[in-house]
Amino acid sequence: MNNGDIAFIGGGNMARSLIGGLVAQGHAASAIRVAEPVPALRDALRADFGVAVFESGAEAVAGAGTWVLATKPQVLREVCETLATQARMVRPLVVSIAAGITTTQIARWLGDAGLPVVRTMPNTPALLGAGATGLYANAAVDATSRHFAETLLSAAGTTVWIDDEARMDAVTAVSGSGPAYVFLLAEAMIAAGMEEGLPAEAARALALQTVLGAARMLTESDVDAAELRRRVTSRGGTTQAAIETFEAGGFRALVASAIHAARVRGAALSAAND
Ligand SMILES: NC(=O)C1=CN([C@@H]2O[C@H](COP(=O)(O)OP(=O)(O)OC[C@H]3O[C@@H](n4cnc5c(N)ncnc54)[C@H](O)[C@@H]3O)[C@@H](O)[C@H]2O)C=CC1
Ligand SMILES: O=C(O)[C@@H]1CCC=N1
Repeated sequence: MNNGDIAFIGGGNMARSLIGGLVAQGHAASAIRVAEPVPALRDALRADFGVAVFESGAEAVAGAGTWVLATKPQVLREVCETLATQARMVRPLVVSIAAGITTTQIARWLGDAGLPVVRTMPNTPALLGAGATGLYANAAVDATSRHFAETLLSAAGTTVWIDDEARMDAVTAVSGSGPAYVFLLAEAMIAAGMEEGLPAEAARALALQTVLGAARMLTESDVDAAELRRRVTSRGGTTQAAIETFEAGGFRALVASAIHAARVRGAALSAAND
């Protein structure tokens, strides 16, 4: 990798997932610098991954050619404004993982509208190298930096470039938040299995392996989701009874409404924190 050290601003859940992916891929831990105000999180990052940890962003970015903004959107403006003097001197490649916040906002808050900013939206399976990340590069990002950002996020799993930044909120709604939808389904299947009389451990083991097996079938075969569903659904059988219940309850419309709400919330985060 080029661009020298990588500084993460914020060492919370998502940064941990990305750092875990980078280190697992063989990226030098000594070249990863993390700013995190919570001492216990700093200690855990140092102990688990061997990365350099700092209390403040100003210390972490010193000497780093790539800055990964990994705080909550609500504090990002303040974080950027604190680093603006260093940003104007260093002109780093800025990579943001914050939901909603635009590349224009980030460059403006860092005091240089011409800064190269790659807005990304990863997800937590990054911790296992099984993440999905959407990326958008502003016009100041050159081919080398674009490639570097892609390499950085590839350590977390698959990457998809998005040409129109307005669509990044839809990426957030589908894949950024998406693992939570699958976890919710798993929770509901386990609870329902127990209500139908299964012991808790059996309900859990059966539901979790079903999610894993179905995900592998979706990704490892050329058959699409609808056809895979049809192949489980015997005419007049048990699956048909369940699917008809889902459809009658408005399952598809509910999923569409939930994803729409997440997309709208992403855009609102941008406006509310400007
Ligand atoms: N959790 C997820 O599944 C995903 C989160 N994201 C985005 O990642 C970002 C972080 O989210 P999480 O990791 O879930 O939150 P988190 O709360 O676990 O991590 C944020 C970290 O930033 C630290 N922090 C606060 N102020 C700081 C400052 N001034 N300097 C340095 N660090 C500071 C906090 O102590 C905290 O540990 C958000 O912008 C979110 O939109 C993106 C994709 C998925
Ligand atoms: O819930 C959130 O706002 C963040 C962004 C995507 C996943 N978690």
